[in-house]
Amino acid sequence: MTVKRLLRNPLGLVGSVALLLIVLFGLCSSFLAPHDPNEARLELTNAPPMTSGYLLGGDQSGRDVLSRLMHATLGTLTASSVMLLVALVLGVTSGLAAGYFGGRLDTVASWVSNTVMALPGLVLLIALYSVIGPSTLTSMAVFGVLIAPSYHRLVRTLVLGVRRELYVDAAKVAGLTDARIIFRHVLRAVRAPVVVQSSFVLSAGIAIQAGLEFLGLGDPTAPSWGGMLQDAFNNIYVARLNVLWPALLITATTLCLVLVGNALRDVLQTAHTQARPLHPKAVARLRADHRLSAGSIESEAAVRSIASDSVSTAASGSAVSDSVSTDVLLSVRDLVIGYPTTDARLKTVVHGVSLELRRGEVLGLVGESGSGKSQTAFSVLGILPRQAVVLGGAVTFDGLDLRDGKVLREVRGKRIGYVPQEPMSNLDPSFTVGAQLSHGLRAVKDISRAQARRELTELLGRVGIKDPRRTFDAYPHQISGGMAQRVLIAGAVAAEPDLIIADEPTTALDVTVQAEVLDLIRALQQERGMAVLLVTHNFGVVADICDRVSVMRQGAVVETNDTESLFHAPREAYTRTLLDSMLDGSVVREPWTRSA
Ligand SMILES: Nc1ncnc2c1ncn2[C@@H]1O[C@H](COP(=O)(O)OP(=O)(O)OP(=O)(O)O)[C@@H](O)[C@H]1O
Repeated sequence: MTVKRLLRNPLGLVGSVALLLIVLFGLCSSFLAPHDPNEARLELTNAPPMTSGYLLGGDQSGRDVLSRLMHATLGTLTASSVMLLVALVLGVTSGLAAGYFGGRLDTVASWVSNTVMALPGLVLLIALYSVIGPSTLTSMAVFGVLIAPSYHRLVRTLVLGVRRELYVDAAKVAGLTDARIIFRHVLRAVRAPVVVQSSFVLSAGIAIQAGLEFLGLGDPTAPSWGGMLQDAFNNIYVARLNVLWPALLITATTLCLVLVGNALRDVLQTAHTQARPLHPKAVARLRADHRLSAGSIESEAAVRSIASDSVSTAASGSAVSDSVSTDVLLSVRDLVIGYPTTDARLKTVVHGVSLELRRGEVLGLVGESGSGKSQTAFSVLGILPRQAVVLGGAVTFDGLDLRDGKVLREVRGKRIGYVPQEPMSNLDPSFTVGAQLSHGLRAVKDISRAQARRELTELLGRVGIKDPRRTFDAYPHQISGGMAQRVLIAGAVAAEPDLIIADEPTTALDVTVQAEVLDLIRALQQERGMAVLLVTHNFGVVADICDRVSVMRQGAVVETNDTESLFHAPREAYTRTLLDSMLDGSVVREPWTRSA
């Protein structure tokens, strides 16, 4: 797959094909080279190219240039591969171990790596010549040792990131040995950057090797690019062309490796992030294609046809009434969102979603994982990932068109607040809670620092924080997850917005704190008359605080109903199935028994 995508990249294709030809040129030397590379014939001395039987002529010692070039290519590639192998074995192994196990091992490995890195590589190789003698293979193996710290550092840093991933913890809990976790999970995460780095290291290795040979520090009995370059250089006034061939091969090989390295980086990066943001022209083309294939995306019929998949939708109440009532605060109509795939197509993940949220109302957006709840909420807030393409639809807030970036910036944070899912990762660890809240509030409200502090401390008390002053001056790591969520709720309501969008606000919290946070949202909503769009996959949360519910499935709304009717008499079979599966085993307060 990666190879396929590499070959689809024009630079990757050119680089790979040229590199393959160079490798074949070297590999075929033993049976395709027309002559013995060291056989000298007097009549061939400085013979020009195309001399009969000698395509590239002879050098100053009467040896066949083509045969020497072929053997030199094999020698160079072999020595560089040895260098790469040594660097990979030492650097990657030590980086994996240091990053994964940490502690004393990491300290020692880092110390050794830093010391090796501080050595002047080229000078050391020249000095070592007197000890190891004229062996290019040994010199390059030593160079491999010198370059290993670059792999060590890269891999260690990557492993430090991966080590904290939940799937690594899960593998540990599942009883996998450290060796299996490293080879199965950690190595997978680091291999792409290592492959990319290897192409650059190989390119540098070839240049260094040629440099050493040019200085006369290679094996004089074996043909080499650098050695051939030196010979030809000494003889440049007699046979100028002989400089060209090794120089061409050195340049072409290093250039191809850099091209392949760059292309690989693009390919692997794209694979990692699924797809990069599209060029505006490509977006326009995809929008046009989408319209053609889906008919008018404004039409209910089109929405239904996209979303159908055994679910009867709009007729059952998923669609918004056509008569837009005046107390509608937020209206999402026929929203279609897609993501570019790696083969430049578009995968739609939201298929014509329509919602209406009245002033002071709590609307739950519920559905299984991946049904498009967050994408819908993000499109209202204008925080969809960069790659996302909004293919159609309208989002209006109090009559204002939120597709207009200027309008969106004016209302976001001021009239629309946002409570995110992960409280801790949404607070910057380098600033105090108070600094972050004040910064947000003062960006939308023209008040002094002191006034902001007063208002926010009062608000922190209101959201149930016991010691608001201390919390105001605390750093995020000094407060608990539940407190952090309260802080974010305070931040969202501080500017007294008309609408709060809460994306799974209780998922990251433990059960008792969840109930408190839900009660807080409901209390604040009633106190301030705000509307709330609550994204959740939990019917318990819906039962607790929602007035109405929209159920989503596979990017489409399948049913919108008031909470009580949805629980007692869901219109759609899918809603019933979802209710059964989600209520099974979970404690849900019946909507009619919740505290107001
Ligand atoms: N950056 C992205 N690139 C490609 N596809 C994406 C991206 N972000 C989301 N999607 C896809 O969009 C679909 C809807 O995702 P969304 O996050 O809205 O689901 P959700 O209903 O909120 O699920 P969850 O409850 O698990 O968060 C999913 O299929 C997801 O794979």
